[in-house]
Amino acid sequence: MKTRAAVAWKAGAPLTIETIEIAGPKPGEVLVEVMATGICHTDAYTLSGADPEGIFPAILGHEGAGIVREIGAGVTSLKVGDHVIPLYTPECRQCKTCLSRRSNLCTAIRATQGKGVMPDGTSRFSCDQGTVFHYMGCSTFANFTVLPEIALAKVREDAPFDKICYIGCGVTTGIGAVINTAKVWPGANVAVFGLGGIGLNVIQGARMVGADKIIGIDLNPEKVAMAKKFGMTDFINPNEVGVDKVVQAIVDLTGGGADFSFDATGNVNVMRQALECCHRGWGESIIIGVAEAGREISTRPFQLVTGRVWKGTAFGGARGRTDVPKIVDWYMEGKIEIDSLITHTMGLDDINHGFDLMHEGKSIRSVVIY
Ligand SMILES: NC(=O)c1ccc[n+]([C@@H]2O[C@H](COP(=O)([O-])OP(=O)(O)OC[C@H]3O[C@@H](n4cnc5c(N)ncnc54)[C@H](O)[C@@H]3O)[C@@H](O)[C@H]2O)c1
Ligand SMILES: [Zn+2]
Ligand SMILES: [Zn+2]
Repeated sequence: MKTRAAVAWKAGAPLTIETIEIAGPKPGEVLVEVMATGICHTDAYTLSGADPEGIFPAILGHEGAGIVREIGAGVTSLKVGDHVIPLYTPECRQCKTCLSRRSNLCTAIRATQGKGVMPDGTSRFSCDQGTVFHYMGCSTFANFTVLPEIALAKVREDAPFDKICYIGCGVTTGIGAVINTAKVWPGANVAVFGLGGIGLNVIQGARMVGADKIIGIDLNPEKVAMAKKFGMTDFINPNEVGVDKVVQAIVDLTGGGADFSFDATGNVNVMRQALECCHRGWGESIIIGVAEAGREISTRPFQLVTGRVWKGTAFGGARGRTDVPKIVDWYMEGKIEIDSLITHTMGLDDINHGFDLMHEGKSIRSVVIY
């Protein structure tokens, strides 16, 4: 069959809207009609050419929500009509990592996903010019896409696609970093570096678990109002206090250092501040931001010798098929907020505008509605 899609032909070029061929699902696969998709920084990163693992031509997009339209042979956990959120971190429940229960980094389809193809080594997308590759195993910038069964979370049917698509990446990444990776405790003091789409979700996660002080750090004072609404109690602008005084400011505010800190900027110098503002003896710093290729983090080993802990998190440590439906429930029960984070919506034809808004810092999230 055919589908409309925004195709990334090469690095650095805008997406173009095309009608391309999509093959039906093979065994273990599912055809999904994508109803809505968010535009995330990771899409922009790959499109820019800075991602060493970027493959072109490809259909980007990894933050979607949709409906199952066809299932391949052997698919048992989903049926036609089910509402689903695609998972760039699948959950097979059988690989060493899934069985360990120690990490969400399922390895079942990692090798082929990284090459832009389905587990059998081929792509379901093609056009006159040849093969078009999948992206992060999701390719939600196509109206129809194919995913392995293990890369789909089944969610309740009364949840609106144009909001819950954001749970496919940003919401789960931020809230999951707090709950799954850091395990922030009630009464903890938390520092959040970067008040964008990820940082705001870290803040609402910290509020949800009952954190005491939630200190936001950002260069852009326009982020303050929204961050306060989500639970930020204190704000530090490095341009005002001085970049080299940020750590001390956090230590002063918290009476010794943050119990937990999060980097949601992707800047390796900020990551260092985030570690060093942690409380001696136990403070944990969680890296969420994705640094540019080739960048390295550094600190004095003494920082770790004296008990600070450096960690990272992918997809908020969430096991997608298990955790994503719960986060959708939290949204529907009003425990977390999504609506005000979706600052712009558009049709597929205007998807490049969504990228522009992100680069200009004007949007928190843009969502394409099919
Ligand atoms: N680990 C994961 O699973 C995962 C998933 C999605 C996104 N990410 C990454 O998370 C990061 C944040 O994403 P986002 O969508 O929130 O981005 P964003 O651009 O919306 O927000 C970044 C914020 O950081 C602020 N900032 C930039 N440099 C700063 C500095 N030096 N000091 C203080 N603040 C600074 C900006 O003003 C902005 O408000 C990105 O690197 C993204 O690639 C990681
Ligand atoms: Zn993302
Ligand atoms: Zn697995």
